[in-house]
Amino acid sequence: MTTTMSDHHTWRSLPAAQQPDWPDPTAVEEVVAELSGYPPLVSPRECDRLRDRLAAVASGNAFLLQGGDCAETFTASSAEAVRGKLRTLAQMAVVLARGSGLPVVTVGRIAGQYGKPRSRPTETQDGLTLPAYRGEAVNGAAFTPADRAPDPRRMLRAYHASAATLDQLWRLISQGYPNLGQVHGWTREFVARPEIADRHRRLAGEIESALTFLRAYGANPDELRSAEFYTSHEALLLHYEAALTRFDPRTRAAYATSGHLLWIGERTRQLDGAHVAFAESIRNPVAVKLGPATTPDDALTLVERLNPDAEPGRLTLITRMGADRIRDVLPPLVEKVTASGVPVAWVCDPMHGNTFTAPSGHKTRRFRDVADEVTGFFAVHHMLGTHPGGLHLEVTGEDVTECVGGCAAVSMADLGKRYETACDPRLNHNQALDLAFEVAGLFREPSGRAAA
Ligand SMILES: O=C[C@H](O)[C@H](O)COP(=O)(O)O
Ligand SMILES: C=C(OP(=O)(O)O)C(=O)O
Ligand SMILES: [Mn+2]
Repeated sequence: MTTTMSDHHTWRSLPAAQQPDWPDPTAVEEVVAELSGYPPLVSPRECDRLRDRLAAVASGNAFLLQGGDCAETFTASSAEAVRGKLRTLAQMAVVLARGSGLPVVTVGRIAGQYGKPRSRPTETQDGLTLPAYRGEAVNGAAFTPADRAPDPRRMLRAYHASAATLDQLWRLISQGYPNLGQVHGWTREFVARPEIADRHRRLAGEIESALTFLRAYGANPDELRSAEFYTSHEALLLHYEAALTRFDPRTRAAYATSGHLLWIGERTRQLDGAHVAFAESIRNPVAVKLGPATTPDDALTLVERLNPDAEPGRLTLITRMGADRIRDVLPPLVEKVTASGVPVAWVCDPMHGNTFTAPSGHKTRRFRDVADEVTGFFAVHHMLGTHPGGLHLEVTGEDVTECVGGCAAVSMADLGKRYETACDPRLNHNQALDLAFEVAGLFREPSGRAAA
C-alpha cells in the first residue's frame, strides 16, 4: 500500500469525534507548526519491523502483550516508573512465552498515551460543571476551571514527555534491563507467596528447569534478554498525530512517528469519521477496538478499509466485549472476518467491557471478570480454529489498589488506599502476574477453569 503526503490531510474534511474544545484555533495551529518541525519519536523502520512481528501474531506464530497506563501523566516518565513498567511486562512475557511456546511481542501503552476519549464531555461536582479530563495532552485532572481548560500547548509537553520516556526505555533496554535471570528471580519470589495457586507454581517450576538446562548447556540467563520493545497509544488527537506524520522516502509512504502502533478507540471508529481516514493514510501497523455493539458488517468494513491489501501484520482487532458478552458477540465477528480471507491479529482487551463504579465511587474492575473475558476469548478462538493472538491491558508496575480481587486480594474497602490512576483502573503488579499465569494455563486448557 502506498500512501502519499496529501492522503493524510483527508481527515480534516471529516467529522472527528472526541476532539477537545480548543478555545483558540490559532494557538492550535501554532502548536501544530512547532510540532511539525520536531524530530520523529520513532522511525519508520521500527514500525515496519513491528508490522512483521504482528504478521507472526496474525498467523498464529507469536503472541502480543500490549499494556500500560490507561492515561500516562507527565510525571510518569521518571526512571523508576518506566523501570517498573518494563519489569512487569517482561515478567508477564516470560510466563506467557512458557505457557504458549510462542515468542511474545511486547508493546507498551507508553510514551504517548496522553489523550482520552470520554463518555461525557463535562463533569459536575457540587453544582459546578467543568470540561471532563481528556488526558494530559489536553487538560489537567484537578477539578478546577484552570486545570480543566483545554490548552493546546500541552501537546508540546506530551511530545517532550514521550521523548523523555523513550529515552528512559532505550537506556534501560540498552543496559540489558531486565535480563532473563533477573526476571525469573522476581517470578520465584512471586510464586513463593502462600496465596499463589499450585498450578502457577508448577509453571514457574517449568521455567526454572528451562533455565537450569540453559545453564548446563553453557548459556547464562543473566545475559539473555529481549532486545525488542515497541510503543503504542490511541490515535485520538488528530492535530497532534498529523503534525508528527512524516513522509518516508525509503518506502514512499507516510508514517505516524509518535509511536510504533496506533489504535483507534471504540468511541472514534465511525466509518465516515476522521480517525479511520487518518489511520488509512499511515503505513504503521494499526489496531481498532471493537465493543459489544460492533456488527459483523462493521468489522468487515473496517478490515477492508484498514487492510485493503490483505497485508499480514497491518491490522490488529482488539475486542473489548465484557465477560458476560464475549462468548455470544465474538463468534460472528471472527467468522465474518475469517471468511474474507484478510489476515488480522485478534487481541483481547478484558478491561474496558468490565468497568463499574464501586460503592466508594471509584471506577474499578474485578480480576475475576478480567480473567473470565480472556477465558471466553480463548474458548471462542479454540472453537473456531483461529488464533487468540494477544492481550491488551491497563496495567502498572506499582502496588496500586484500583482493580479488586486476584492474588493481591484487593477488596472494595481497599480501593481508596492507593488509587492513583488518572483515568481507568489498572491491574497492579501482582494482579498482572496472576493474570499472566492464568492466561499461560489457557494455552493448555483453552476452555479454561473457573478463575479465582
Ligand atoms: O480509557 C478509556 C476511556 O477514556 C474511559 O474508559 C472512559 O471513561 P468514562 O466513561 O469515565 O468517560
Ligand atoms: C479508551 C480506551 O478504550 P476503548 O476505546 O476500548 O473504550 C482505552 O483503551 O483506554
Ligand atoms: Mn482506559
